[in-house]
Amino acid sequence: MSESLQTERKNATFNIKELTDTLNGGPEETRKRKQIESLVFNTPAFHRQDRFQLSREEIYDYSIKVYGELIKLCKKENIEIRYDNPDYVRLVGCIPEEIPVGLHVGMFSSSISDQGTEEQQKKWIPLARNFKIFGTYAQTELAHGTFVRGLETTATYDESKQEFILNSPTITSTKWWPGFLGRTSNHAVIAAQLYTKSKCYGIHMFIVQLRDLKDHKPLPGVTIGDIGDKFGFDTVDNGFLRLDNVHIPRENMLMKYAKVTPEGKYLPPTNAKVAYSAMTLIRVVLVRGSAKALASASTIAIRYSAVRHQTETAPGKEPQVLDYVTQQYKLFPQLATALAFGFAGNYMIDTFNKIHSEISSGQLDALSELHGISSGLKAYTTDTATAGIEVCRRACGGHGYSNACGIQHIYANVLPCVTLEGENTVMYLQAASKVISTIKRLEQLRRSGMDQDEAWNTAGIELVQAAKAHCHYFIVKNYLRSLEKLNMTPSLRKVMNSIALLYGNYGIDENAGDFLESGFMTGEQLNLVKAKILQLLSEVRRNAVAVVDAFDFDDKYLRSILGAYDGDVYNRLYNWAKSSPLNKTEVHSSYTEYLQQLLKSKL
Ligand SMILES: CC/C=C\C/C=C\C/C=C\C/C=C\CC/C=C/C(=O)SCCNC(=O)CCNC(=O)[C@H](O)C(C)(C)COP(=O)(O)OP(=O)(O)OC[C@H]1O[C@@H](n2cnc3c(N)ncnc32)[C@H](O)[C@@H]1OP(=O)(O)O
Ligand SMILES: Cc1cc2nc3c(=O)[nH]c(=O)nc-3n(C[C@H](O)[C@H](O)[C@H](O)COP(=O)(O)OP(=O)(O)OC[C@H]3O[C@@H](n4cnc5c(N)ncnc54)[C@H](O)[C@@H]3O)c2cc1C
Repeated sequence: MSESLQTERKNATFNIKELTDTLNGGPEETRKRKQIESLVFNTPAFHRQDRFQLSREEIYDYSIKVYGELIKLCKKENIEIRYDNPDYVRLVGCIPEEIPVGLHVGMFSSSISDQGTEEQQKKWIPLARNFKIFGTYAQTELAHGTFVRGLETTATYDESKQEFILNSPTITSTKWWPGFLGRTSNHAVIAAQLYTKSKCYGIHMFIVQLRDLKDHKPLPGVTIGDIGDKFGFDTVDNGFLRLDNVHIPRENMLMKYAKVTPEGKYLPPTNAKVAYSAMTLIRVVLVRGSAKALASASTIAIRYSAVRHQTETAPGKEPQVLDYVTQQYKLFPQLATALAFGFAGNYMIDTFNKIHSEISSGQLDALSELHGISSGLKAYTTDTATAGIEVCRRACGGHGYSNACGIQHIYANVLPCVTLEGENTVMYLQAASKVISTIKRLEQLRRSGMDQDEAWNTAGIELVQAAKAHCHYFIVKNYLRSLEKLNMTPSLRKVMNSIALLYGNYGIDENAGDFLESGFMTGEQLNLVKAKILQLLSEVRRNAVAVVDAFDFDDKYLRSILGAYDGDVYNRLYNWAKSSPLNKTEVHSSYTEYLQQLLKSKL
């Protein structure tokens, strides 16, 4: 155990277990979480040591093995695989890989349970829940992702056969990006333009079987594969799919809201956007995912910064890099942001569950509000977390560039989330419409003679800025309100208040221009904010390691040599390097192949 970390933990002014329990929702929740997590951490299949030295195909193969192990574990422990089962969420939450079950449960199954009729749910949910089929959610196409109404895949109703015929009419209509589509899934919920009696009724969802359940071969009319290597999400076979006159029964259209009768008559839903429910769920999940990712990166960087000593500030005195104010200014706001986003994630999950149950009983009034806030917070938290994770990685200096750091794997898993589930710019624009000052701007542009679309586009930059400000304001307010409601000992509350104040003041300092421009603050007041930040950094310094310890991330989850709990960085780093495949022979074969000839040549 690193002496520096031991000292940090001894100097803490609060009880670490109390903070862990507070963040988990109480000691019983902590006990349940640790009990569930031990199932994963005690199963070697979930922790390949050479995971980051595998080829793309080996990594995919490993992810499928993990998929199978997870399902076996859930069956053995009688843990129902549902996104609304807390034990399942705890279990899958401690597996750092993005694994196939995410799409199968989080989008394929949830689409059917949210938008399928009772009969459809009775047929498909048991098949999905018992993994008799593997599903994904195929909406995005080669040429359209954001513009859902512009998707080109068609589902044309043939009343003589009471079937829908699905087609990819153009190259641009090829489904492109859906996760675990390329090699894994044998079914998909497919978004397609619905045609009946030669009229188009827009995007609806259809269950389509893609592969034979006996030999997994693509069915007739189905062309399917992986879209190739990409940045991050390397466990995921994001795929492409073309459909050529694929026939499905009428009953495969998800018809809880919109319907097509056997005679081909279209019965519209009360709100067409209920078809988009699966996206909203994942956006809500991504808010809490962002918090956890940033908390993981903060844990690694802060522990390492407590272990790392660098540069003499006095003869013979080489301080911990965590003692440099610049290092504190890099890392402590990330720690504060991770906590703030965690409370925002809890709010989002609670709000989603409340509105989701209303929607399930047919009350759709709050659908638009849920869409607005989930879109805005998804964009804001994934943007901010991605940037913050990179700040943490850079704060680790040279070793931050080694895969032994562990932060780059977190980054590679989070970065796609600024695009998937709704490109962030477009998502901000779904919350901006609620911000008064922006609407005044839009009215001004309209009065100048612009039409709505032109005015909206012209005001786009301000709309996004307004949405970011709105989300930031919401997160600060929710953070402070959440702390007020929590029971904490005075010593813990003091620490948590300092961190919350740091988050608020840091946000003002980072956006000082807006506060000046809007007249909310003067230059002098902003200087007071900067002074307050320095004071708060000093207050947080003493407890920073103890706060990240309270996140209670197992070393097997963090997968970081720099951020391991015991801080034994240098021995581990050296042994990790020696185990690199490139070092398995004293002399690499490239010597005899190439270098030796060079040495002998007369060049
Ligand atoms: C940080 C994470 C940590 C670790 C990472 C580890 C793992 C990752 C974890 C999970 C990820 C796993 C799987 C994810 C896989 C990804 C899946 C996908 O990406 S699925 C595809 C996602 N695609 C989109 O999101 C498309 C984005 N576009 C849209 O949503 C809409 O088209 C848009 C909102 C842009 C509106 O389109 P537009 O054509 O402009 O207008 P339209 O007429 O369609 O709608 C306007 C009208 O409808 C309302 N509305 C729109 N969407 C919704 C909705 N979802 N719910 C409710 N209402 C909606 C909108 O407000 C407007 O209403 P008004 O007319 O203003 O009243
Ligand atoms: C790792 C990963 C996994 C994915 N998994 C799935 C999946 O499982 N299922 C699925 O269906 N899809 C999936 N997707 C696709 C994803 O949902 C889309 O990529 C995403 O919705 C963005 O759409 P796009 O790619 O068309 O981007 P575009 O919309 O083309 O974005 C390009 C640029 O145009 C801008 N832009 C676009 N429209 C507007 C507008 N109206 N106003 C202002 N600016 C605009 C954007 O801000 C962006 O800067 C995945 C994507 C990734 C990267």
